[in-house]
Amino acid sequence: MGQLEHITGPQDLRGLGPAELEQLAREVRAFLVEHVSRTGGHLGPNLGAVELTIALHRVFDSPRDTIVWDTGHQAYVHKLLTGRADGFARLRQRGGLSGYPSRAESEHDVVENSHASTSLSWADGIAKADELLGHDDRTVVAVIGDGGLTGGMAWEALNGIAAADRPVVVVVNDNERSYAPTVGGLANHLATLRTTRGYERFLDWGKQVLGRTPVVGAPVYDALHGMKKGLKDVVAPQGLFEDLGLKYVGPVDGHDVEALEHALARAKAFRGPVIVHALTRKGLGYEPAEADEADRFHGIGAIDPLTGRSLAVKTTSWTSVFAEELRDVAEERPDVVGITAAMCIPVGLHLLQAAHPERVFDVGIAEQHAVTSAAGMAYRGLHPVVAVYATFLNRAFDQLLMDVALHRAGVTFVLDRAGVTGDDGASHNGMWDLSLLSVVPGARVAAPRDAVTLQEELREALDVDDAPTVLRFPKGPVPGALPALERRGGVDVLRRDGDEDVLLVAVGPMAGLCLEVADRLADQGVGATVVDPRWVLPVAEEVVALAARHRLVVSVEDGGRAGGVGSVLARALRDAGVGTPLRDYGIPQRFLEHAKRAEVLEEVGLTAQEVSRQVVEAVAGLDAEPTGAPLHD
Ligand SMILES: Cc1ncc(C[n+]2csc(CCOP(=O)(O)OP(=O)(O)O)c2C)c(N)n1
Ligand SMILES: CC(=O)[C@@H](O)[C@H](O)COP(=O)(O)O
Ligand SMILES: [Mg+2]
Repeated sequence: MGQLEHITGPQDLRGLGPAELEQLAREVRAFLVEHVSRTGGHLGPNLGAVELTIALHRVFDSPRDTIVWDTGHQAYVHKLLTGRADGFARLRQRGGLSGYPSRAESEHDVVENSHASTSLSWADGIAKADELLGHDDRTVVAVIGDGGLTGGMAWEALNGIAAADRPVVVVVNDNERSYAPTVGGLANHLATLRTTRGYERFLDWGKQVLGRTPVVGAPVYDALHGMKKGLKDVVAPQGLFEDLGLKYVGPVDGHDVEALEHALARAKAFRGPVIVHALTRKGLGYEPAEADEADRFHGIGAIDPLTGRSLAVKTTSWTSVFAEELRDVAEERPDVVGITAAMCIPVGLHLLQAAHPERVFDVGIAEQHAVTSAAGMAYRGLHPVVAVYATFLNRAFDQLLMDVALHRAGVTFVLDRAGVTGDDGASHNGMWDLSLLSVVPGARVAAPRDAVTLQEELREALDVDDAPTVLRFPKGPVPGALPALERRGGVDVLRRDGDEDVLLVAVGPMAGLCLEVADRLADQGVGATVVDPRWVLPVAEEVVALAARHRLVVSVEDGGRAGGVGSVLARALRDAGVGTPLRDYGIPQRFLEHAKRAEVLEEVGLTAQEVSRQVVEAVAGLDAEPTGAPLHD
């Protein structure tokens, strides 16, 4: 008889015996493979969190006890056990289940953003509030991966949690990987804790000889557990965590529900700060994921569930163009090095790493450190390329401003997933980088429109050694070549209709959209000039000069309107005394619900049809009011 179909919430887990729990775990794995192979998503991380999530929801009483998921990508099992199995048919799709926790979906969900290493701070804050509000019967649990634990915020929080006496349980889901194997001293320390063989052998003996037969019961087992603790102290070095003041429980087999429940129950009973170190395997139970050397099916698109083979149509991605060009440039530029925050392959540093492993540095999920260490490298004469997803640069803004820009350091940032990403929800859209970068003195930002301009602009960026340079491009396939008619003052003119009605200023990949808008305008008898500034910040003088010769300026960017290129262009026109009205199109200042990129772009009006409709209206307005009252604030 099926178990999963009867789980409507954590309460339904509590009456299950060992055999039923094993059956439930099997069904959950089968469910994950069946659904995520169709929708895409984080299959590997969730296959590794099956037993851990079952045990968590049996020991703790969510939502009275609070379970916070770090990064949130491994919360599918949590969603299944909290009554959302039906939603998985539309996982990560518009109107369907989010790929991350969502308060709108469930009272069991707390943290919705997908930015790593925040869960301990959430837990610390919740525990402080519980203490002040007299909720002394609750426990706060943070589930953080070994990768998430390499993030600086996690240690800021641990510093406080360890010194207080509040019931915070930190569960380290240690599968030894972020995407790739987790790096650094912390990973080595976790490995030390993991591989204290004597301790583990003792554990195995304890489990086999004593088992959990009723005869033995808790007291004897607890006495032996005390022995284990003693043994661990002998065979395992005093842990980093205990040195901080946290009780350490583990390492525990993260796929043994009973062992997990025992460890979690001890942690819960402790009523203080405690770490439970669970050993798990990413992708467990699905052979194609377990065999995936790259990242254990960390995040996949649709696949053939039988073989694990991707069903995606092979295309050339922006990332692959960058990866190849950087590798090629590096042959000519021995000063060029790459820095990644635990995402070497996803951000395209893997080809450089393969050619020159000593010139690519993985700092773990530590973007702030990545940026400031890059300033250090530039200080010594290297030219670092910090490759991150655009949304993750947010957390390293101060380092970019105060360590790179203030010191006029020649560091190049390559922001992948810039603009609307879609599936991963609000926190993954690369929609804030242009606004943030527009206030950084000296920063120069390029937005390539195709492969050729990416290659050119990357090389131009690497030639700047006294200021931060930035390239930004979206997720997905690179468009076909969009050649220029001419280049004036660094600005590429892509189309010129003669009569200069409308100047369309395209930011990066919006060039294709702007050319389509120009076609639609021409059908309405409106002439357009389409330009790609290439280096979009600061605004080029040529763009201001062109604006002065047109009746209307329209800027289109796949980035936030607030403070984006359009805003900066409007200010530049005002400062230059150019009265041409401007309409700026971009992403509105709100969080975007998860959906496909094209669906989100349509929803926010970033389509050729909508932009051209509005521009035709605006030009008609100009004809009606020759004074050309400003169309846009
Ligand atoms: C600040 C930040 N940087 C990068 C990422 C991209 N990212 C998502 S999951 C992940 C790896 C997380 O590793 P871990 O915490 O060990 O979880 P696991 O996937 O192994 O379960 C990374 C780097 C992110 N979500 N947040
Ligand atoms: C949580 C996580 O892994 C994110 O970094 C995201 O899933 C990346 O997705 P893509 O690499 O498919 O853009
Ligand atoms: Mg991990």
